[in-house]
Amino acid sequence: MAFIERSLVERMDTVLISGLLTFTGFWLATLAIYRIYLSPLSKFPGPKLAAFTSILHPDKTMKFDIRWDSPGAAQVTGPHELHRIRRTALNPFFSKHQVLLLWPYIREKRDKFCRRVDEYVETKKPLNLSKAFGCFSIDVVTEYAFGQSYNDLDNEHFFSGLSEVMDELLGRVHVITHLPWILSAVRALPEWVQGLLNPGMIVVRKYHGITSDKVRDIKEEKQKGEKMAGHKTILHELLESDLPSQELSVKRLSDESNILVGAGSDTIKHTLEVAAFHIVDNAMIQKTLREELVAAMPSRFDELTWAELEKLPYLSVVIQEALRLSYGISQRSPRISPKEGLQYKGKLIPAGFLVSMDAVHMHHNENIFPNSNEFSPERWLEDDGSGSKIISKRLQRYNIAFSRGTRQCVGMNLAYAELYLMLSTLFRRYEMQLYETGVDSVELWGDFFLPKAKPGTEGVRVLMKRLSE
Ligand code: HEM
Repeated sequence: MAFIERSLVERMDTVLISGLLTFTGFWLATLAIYRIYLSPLSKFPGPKLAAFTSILHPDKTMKFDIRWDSPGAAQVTGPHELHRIRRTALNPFFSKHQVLLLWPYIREKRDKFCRRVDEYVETKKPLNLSKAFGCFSIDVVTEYAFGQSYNDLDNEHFFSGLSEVMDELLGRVHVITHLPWILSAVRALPEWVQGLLNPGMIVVRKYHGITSDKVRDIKEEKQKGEKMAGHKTILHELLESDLPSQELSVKRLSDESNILVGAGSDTIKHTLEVAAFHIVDNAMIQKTLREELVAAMPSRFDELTWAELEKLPYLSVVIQEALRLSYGISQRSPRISPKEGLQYKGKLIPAGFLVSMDAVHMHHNENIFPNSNEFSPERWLEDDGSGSKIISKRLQRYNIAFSRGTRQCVGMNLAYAELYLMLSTLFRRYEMQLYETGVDSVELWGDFFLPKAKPGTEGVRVLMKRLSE
């Protein structure tokens, strides 16, 4: 009897599984036929596999991508009106004027960075510049957001827990982009289960806990009318804005702060490491930059204002070139085709479809940036007609490291301030030699939302010397 029951159950299992497989196969085949041959997008040129799915993207050379709308995409772009309200509240805190008010705090982090670097000058040990840049960027953005820095620059060997865990989590970003419900499902699980599935989640929760505490403190301080300690932060600015009350909950403000810290750290680190590697690797570029810096700051500890730094043409084009080869975000940035649709090469992209492109393909377009893999600051320089060199306005249109339009990077001014200050200081004060570092330490190997270098590379390592006066 037991034998008959078992064989019945086994047969039912087989029927169920084969039914499910047949249904899935039929559904996939119908979807493929519709998407490849019948849909409004089927007339657009490109690989058939890409027309069927954006998950298995077969052709990395595609410059333009029209995708099937998916909840994930909607989550990435966020509802437009809500984004506008949030962005309007954030904008004032990232104006040039506001960044200038906080310039002394950015300098303070730069000074700490130099004190730590001096330790490596003394010991003559190799310094991992990439990690040091990572700590600098996290300390600046946390100071900016919370008025209290994480002080990662104090960590021995420039270890940054947040940077490490973000790196690890980005390894799963493809799955979350295409199947975003997985993130919500994992978040709904008890914390200990999340920890078992991915220990990184525990570290992230720890950091999110610190953020929530900070938000609570600032909210309380404001409610009690207490005098603010330190400088005004983004959180103060948001609490004073006319955002609706649901936008000012501890949860919402903590989420906003976490986004800012995530967005304003690795991007800066990567741009700085790309710049540093190529400058040190190319004697001519280093010499030209150094000559400009020494002329502007004759003594090693001379300081220029941000406005003065921005007027240095060679430093400015070094930064443009570093932004070009660090890309900002390497993943395609999605935008939704508007109500009236979009015209592309005489064809209509219907309303509601996702249209996306990425900085990597734009920045390696050989018609715009010939020998695009080469780090060549000179490509950005053009004659202003009176014999002086200025940055090419034409080329700047194609630098989309900060993206464009209403979703353009909100932290662009802060980013420029950090890049100008750090690179001018580093190359005015120090002489560097690469230590067991090749271009693969900074070159794009894979797209993990942010550009990632080849696994196993350790970042830009250098031996440091102080420059004499
Ligand atoms: C070199 C440094 C940086 C680069 C290259 C960069 C690049 C970008 C890019 C490409 C976007 C995406 C825009 C899109 O969706 O198309 C973005 C968004 C954003 N960035 Fe940056 N970023 C940098 C630094 C910063 C800093 C320092 C902050 C501030 C703390 C910041 C905050 C943000 C925020 C909040 C967004 C979302 C904006 C929105 O959706 O309205 N970024 N950034």
